[in-house]
Amino acid sequence: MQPDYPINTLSTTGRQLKAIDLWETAHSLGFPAALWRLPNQQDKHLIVSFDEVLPRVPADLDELPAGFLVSPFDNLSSTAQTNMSANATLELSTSNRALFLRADIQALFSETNGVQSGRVRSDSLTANESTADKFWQTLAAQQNNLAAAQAKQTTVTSFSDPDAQAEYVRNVALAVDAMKRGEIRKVVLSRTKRVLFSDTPNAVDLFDKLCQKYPTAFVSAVSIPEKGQIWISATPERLVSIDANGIFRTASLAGTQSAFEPDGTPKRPPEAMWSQKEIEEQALVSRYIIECFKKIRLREYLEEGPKTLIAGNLMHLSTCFIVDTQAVRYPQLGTVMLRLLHPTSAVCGTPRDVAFTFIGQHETHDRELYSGFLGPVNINTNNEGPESDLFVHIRCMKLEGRLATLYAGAGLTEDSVPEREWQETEMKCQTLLSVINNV
Ligand SMILES: C=C(O[C@H]1C=CC=C(C(=O)O)[C@@H]1O)C(=O)O
Repeated sequence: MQPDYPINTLSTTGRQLKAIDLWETAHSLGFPAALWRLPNQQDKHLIVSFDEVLPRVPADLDELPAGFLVSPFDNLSSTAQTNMSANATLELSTSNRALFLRADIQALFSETNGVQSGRVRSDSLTANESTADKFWQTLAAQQNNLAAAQAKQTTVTSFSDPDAQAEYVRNVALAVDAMKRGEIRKVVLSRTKRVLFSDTPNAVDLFDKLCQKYPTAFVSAVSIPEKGQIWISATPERLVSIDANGIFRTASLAGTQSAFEPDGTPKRPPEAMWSQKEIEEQALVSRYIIECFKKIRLREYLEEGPKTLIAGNLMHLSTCFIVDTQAVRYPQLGTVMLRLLHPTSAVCGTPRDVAFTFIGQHETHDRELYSGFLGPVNINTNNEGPESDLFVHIRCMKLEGRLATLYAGAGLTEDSVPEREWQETEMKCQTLLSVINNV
């Protein structure tokens, strides 16, 4: 890895280099890029990969170099052997379905007291140097035009889909029947909503607006040119994190209500009232996580919660699970838990495989990257050691030119009321729609 350069030394126009410059240059060359901001942080990160077709890899945090991982929902690992002690390796079948954006160019944008700064590096060890040269030359040639791309104004129109609500409600009723018959405990059914922009929207602008509006979310924009897609999200749900000190974190998130009273005043989280159905729905996610710990005989975890958590326009119940991987001598815990956890009961259901089949039989859309997982892997921001932060890919949309497809699901139990579950998915769509409608 070359040394870091301050971003202003790379500007050819006197204007400071911005995330949009790197993003648009990557786009024009057909290179994938990922832009993200971690929860409760200011720094924005961007990487560009020089792989026009992304490698499909197993989600192995111990093997992958620095980069950004994006997994589809349909990426199940089956357990070949589960009764292992905490310091033995668990054998899971590996599936090569996650897309990996290697950090050929890596940039960090910070802001302190309104002053923008940052640094950029390109990885000459892994990247083809002539490709890197081409990238910087293209950037220099384009920089003057990029300010114009940033200032684009767009309006949006919703597609009317008159059958969507009836179809969703019917499927929820079928799920409730299956749960009453005892075939499933919980299943998460999702739906889509499509909107059309008057002009191709600026993904970096949308990303910046989401960062501003949702400071506690993991906000990201991922451009995948081979699919002609950009995925944008502001997710509240952490799947697996390993920090520089080897601290592992995961969380169970479920149960949904508006964060506002009907008159528009914000609710106070400690005073939120949760129904029996929502408490059970979230407890099932926690139990699922604990079952995963049991499979590897890990008992030394800290459990905090459930607590009410604000996620933009919504509130959820959340429980955090923390493990010191050095103290328990389990350095591969992140990789092992990632494979065991996905897809959690927050996006699939219980029992997992029965719920997965039910989803495949009843949802008419392909979830693709919605309800998969995504995030930075082995990124060493301040030379403190590599960190990985993977989140469940919810509150997201897929952008294909001017068309945006939003995805939202609701966790169902036998006490679900179909119309209410539909309303819940409408509220979840609002997380992104409220920003889209104001670009
Ligand atoms: C599946 C989604 O949310 C999950 C996370 C939190 C609360 C949920 C719920 O209350 O149903 C879902 O399990 C989604 O936003 O599409």
